[in-house]
Amino acid sequence: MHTAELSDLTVHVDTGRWSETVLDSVNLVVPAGRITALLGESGCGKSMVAAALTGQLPPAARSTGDVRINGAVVRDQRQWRKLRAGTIGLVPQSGVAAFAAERTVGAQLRELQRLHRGRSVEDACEAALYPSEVLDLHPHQHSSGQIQRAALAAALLPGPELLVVDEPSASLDTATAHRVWATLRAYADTGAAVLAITHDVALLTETGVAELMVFMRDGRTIAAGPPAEMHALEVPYVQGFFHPLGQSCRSCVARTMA
Ligand SMILES: Nc1ncnc2c1ncn2[C@@H]1O[C@H](COP(=O)(O)OP(=O)(O)OP(=O)(O)O)[C@@H](O)[C@H]1O
Repeated sequence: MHTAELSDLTVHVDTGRWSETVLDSVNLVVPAGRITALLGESGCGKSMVAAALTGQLPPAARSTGDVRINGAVVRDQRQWRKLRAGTIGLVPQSGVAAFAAERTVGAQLRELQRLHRGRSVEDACEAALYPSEVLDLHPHQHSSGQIQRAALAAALLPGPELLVVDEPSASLDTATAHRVWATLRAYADTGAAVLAITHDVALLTETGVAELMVFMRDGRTIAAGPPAEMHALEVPYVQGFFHPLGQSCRSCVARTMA
């Protein structure tokens, strides 16, 4: 049994002005004690997978197929609310969305600590590399890198069994990005299932931090497996992530710079 699983999940969004199939028969497992990296071109449905795994699909979405958490199919919002209160955590792509706008980040983190009585705010902030000197600021007063790390601290406080992080290092310098991924690694090593959406294949390859990679294209999962297996896969779309500058492009750049 995996901590989280999508089985044949299709999600259709009909906004009234346009309609689109954003996930198309997606099968995905997120095992305990592992980091699963979810990759794919912009707009292919990665954040929609994060929303599906945390019961936060947009109101205009209609879905078929199953989402399982710890083996049980989750069917309604009452179940999702209960799961979001401790079992599952999401660090959204925009960290500011993890907080209420009108209260300081520190007050909201302290409330989470009171509710869950697990990790302390200081410990969660240190793990998330969130600088405690900005705790008394409101969410919108943070830089995007700061609020992203605050959102990670907030997600760590309840100690979720499933942690979904949407581009955890997108706004960070390389050294801080490596440290944030080390935190995710340490968290997975406690037995948690971590699904991390990222574009940073170079970092994944360099650090070997993720055990599994899943590639998406046009709302579908098209390849999944250990990084070495994915690296060797002769699928041009997948190869494009490992070698973002193809041979011909490199010579274009060389010509441009000459
Ligand atoms: N709230 C929403 N309502 C309707 N459609 C949406 C909503 N959010 C996203 N979509 C659509 O779902 C599709 C997948 O979007 P998604 O955000 O999952 O892409 P992504 O792979 O995470 O992209 P990126 O790497 O740019 O963040 C897109 O076509 C997008 O227009």
